[in-house]
Amino acid sequence: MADSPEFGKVVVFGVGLIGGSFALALKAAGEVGEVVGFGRSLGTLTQALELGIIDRVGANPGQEVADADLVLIATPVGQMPEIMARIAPYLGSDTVVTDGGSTKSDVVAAARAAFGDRIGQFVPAHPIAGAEHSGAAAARAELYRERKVVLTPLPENPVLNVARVRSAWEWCGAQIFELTPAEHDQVFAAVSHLPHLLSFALVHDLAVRDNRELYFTFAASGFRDFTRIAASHPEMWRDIALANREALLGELDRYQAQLAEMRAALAANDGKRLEEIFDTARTARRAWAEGNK
Ligand SMILES: NC(=O)c1ccc[n+]([C@@H]2O[C@H](COP(=O)([O-])OP(=O)(O)OC[C@H]3O[C@@H](n4cnc5c(N)ncnc54)[C@H](O)[C@@H]3O)[C@@H](O)[C@H]2O)c1
Ligand SMILES: O=C(O)C(=O)C[C@]1(C(=O)O)C=C[C@@H](O)C=C1
Repeated sequence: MADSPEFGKVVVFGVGLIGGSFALALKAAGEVGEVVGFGRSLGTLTQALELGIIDRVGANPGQEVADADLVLIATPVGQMPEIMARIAPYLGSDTVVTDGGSTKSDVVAAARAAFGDRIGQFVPAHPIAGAEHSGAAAARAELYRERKVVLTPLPENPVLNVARVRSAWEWCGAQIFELTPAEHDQVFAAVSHLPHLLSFALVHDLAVRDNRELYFTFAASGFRDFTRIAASHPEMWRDIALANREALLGELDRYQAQLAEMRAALAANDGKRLEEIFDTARTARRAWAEGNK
């Protein structure tokens, strides 16, 4: 632990799973002097205060960001444009703003619109760690330990600002990677956003059947593994799906083509083709799991 914390004051908008875990991790590392939280409801913020996630509930966003070292926006991505617009006029000249949103092109566009010629103070980020649980009570200091964080730095970002955000996530125990916002959104459409859509779709289809109880009674571990993420926050996933609509539509089309091929093989009793597909998928899944324990 350093003698004095790297970040004197951190302001978090959205003290839920992602924002709360970030605050707890920086506190556990001894690298933050004070955490000030803003939220949508006083109840959540009071809970965050009681859990020791934040030290104070913020009253005036403009005032709080003026002397903050770091501002993290960790609300659903649909809420970010308004928060950015609200704080932009008051940012201190040394304040660095970052976010934890699951999509990046829309967040960067909102940041450009809000921060204008101070866009260099905004360093976009996405922690690749999470859960189907949400809210301050779900936050934990270890969430980011040995997990990846993707930064999508902007050409306007001074090296020092990127270094500060990188350092904050490193104190949380994460490994840092860099992509462009477009690369980021393409990749996460395929490996995160599409799987969530599929999981919601499967459970929704069962949930609206009249005899759903029969199905849910016998659903077991395969169902549990496939559908854990269908318990995730609906508002958050609505915002992600809409924000990354183009890439997600492309991935849905690919997936539908894959399903169509499998349907055709099934209809034709083509066990050989089905087994080939299962085998390729199994090999890839096992290799991935081996490298991602
Ligand atoms: N949950 C995950 O697995 C995960 C992983 C990586 C990134 N993310 C991203 O992190 C962000 C937060 O997700 P989360 O899982 O922490 O959600 P969460 O629901 O746990 O927390 C979000 C918090 O933001 C607050 N909030 C909503 N609107 C607000 C506003 N206008 N002003 C201030 N506070 C507001 C909510 O009250 C809530 O406390 C999202 O952008 C999400 O895409 C989530
Ligand atoms: O573990 C989960 O429940 C998650 O959904 C985490 C997960 C993902 O892996 O897709 C979800 C959204 C993110 O932006 C990053 C991580």
